[in-house]
Amino acid sequence: MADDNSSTSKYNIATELVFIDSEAVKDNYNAASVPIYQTATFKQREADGSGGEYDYSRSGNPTRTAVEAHLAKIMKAERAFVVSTGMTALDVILRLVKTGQEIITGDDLYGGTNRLLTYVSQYNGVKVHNVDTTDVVQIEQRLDPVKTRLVLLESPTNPLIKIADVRRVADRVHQLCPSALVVVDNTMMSPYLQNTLDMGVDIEYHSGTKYLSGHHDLMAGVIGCRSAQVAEQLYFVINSNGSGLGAFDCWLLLRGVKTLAIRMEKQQSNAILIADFLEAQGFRVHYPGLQSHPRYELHKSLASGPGAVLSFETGDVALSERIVEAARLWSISVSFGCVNSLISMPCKMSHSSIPAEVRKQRQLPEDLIRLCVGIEHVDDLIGDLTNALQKAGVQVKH
Ligand SMILES: Cc1ncc(COP(=O)(O)O)c(C=O)c1O
Ligand SMILES: N[C@@H](CCSC[C@H](N)C(=O)O)C(=O)O
Repeated sequence: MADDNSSTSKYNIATELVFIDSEAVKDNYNAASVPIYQTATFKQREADGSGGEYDYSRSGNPTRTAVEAHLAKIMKAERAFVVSTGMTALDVILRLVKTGQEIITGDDLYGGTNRLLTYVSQYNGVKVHNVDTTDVVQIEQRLDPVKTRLVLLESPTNPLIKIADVRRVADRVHQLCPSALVVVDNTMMSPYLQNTLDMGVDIEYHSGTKYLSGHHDLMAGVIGCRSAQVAEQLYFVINSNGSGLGAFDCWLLLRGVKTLAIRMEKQQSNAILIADFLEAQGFRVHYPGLQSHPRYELHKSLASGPGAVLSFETGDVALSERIVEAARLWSISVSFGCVNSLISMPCKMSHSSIPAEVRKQRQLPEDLIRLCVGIEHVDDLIGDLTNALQKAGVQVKH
């Protein structure tokens, strides 16, 4: 794809997150907080269809325009869109794939992503190849200059926190398969820690339900793209299927995005200490902030930090269950990116829609515990984990 991404950022990202460009929404009263345009339709002056910028909220809404313009700036995208959920974002992107075309993706993926890809392969005649995306050669082997339409990566992956060489994958795919689009689900890093459009990726998307909003009080999906042409195609789908985010959720998302930097910094600094604590207990910990992570250096070259999601193996499913259920501060919940800390067992929760035999074949450990670290005081988080481990029967090393 042509490199037509034009960066408009002038400040550090922490500043850009808070600074809302008032040019994006022409508000008559100069409101300091972008107004919520809670309206389905817009009155027109003329009957000939030549009217204003907005006619109907499915097609466009000023509150949505404001958050989309802000996110395009943050993601360094030619254009950004906000839709009803992260899965909707993927669904909109998948409309670019026609019957007979192919998708290459990972063998460690969020369960809902795997479910939607399975659906398109079963009902839409699209072939989906699941490979180890940490190995560029495996991707190259599946590339077909005629058939491959999308190469879809998570990095880090959910839940095994595997790292793909995003830059190299984008380079090789564009060299070998110029009509294919490289798509990255960047939910786990957020645009604060990782910018994949800058690495040559064509489309970056997020579950805005997670870090971008940060409080688990809304669901949203965010799509950013580098090319105006791809953006037009995506807009066509969003307008056609009515998946654009409602005004109130747009407002909540814009409100949440402003604090992304301080939330992520705190969540990440807590996560680093918690990963160290768990590793010191002898668990196998998956976290790119640990030097033991096989892609520690690569991740450092791609992102400005390791983030705040980690997973660890105990070696025993029943022990993992006891640990999870004994935690008090860590609530047993799916999702991540919220200011509160969460604990879960992916195989029984977020990834349970992946059939057991597929989980086994892809070596997803059934005993895996995933931690999504929040902004609480780290001593309390480690204290609560210590209690949970002890209650579950683990000898905690001090
Ligand atoms: C990595 C990742 N991508 C996408 C999604 C889908 O987002 P949503 O729940 O907002 O549809 C999730 C979780 O749900 C996720 O963990
Ligand atoms: N029941 C839901 C599970 C959502 S998991 C949410 C999140 N992505 C996570 O990884 O925790 C479903 O079936 O999708």
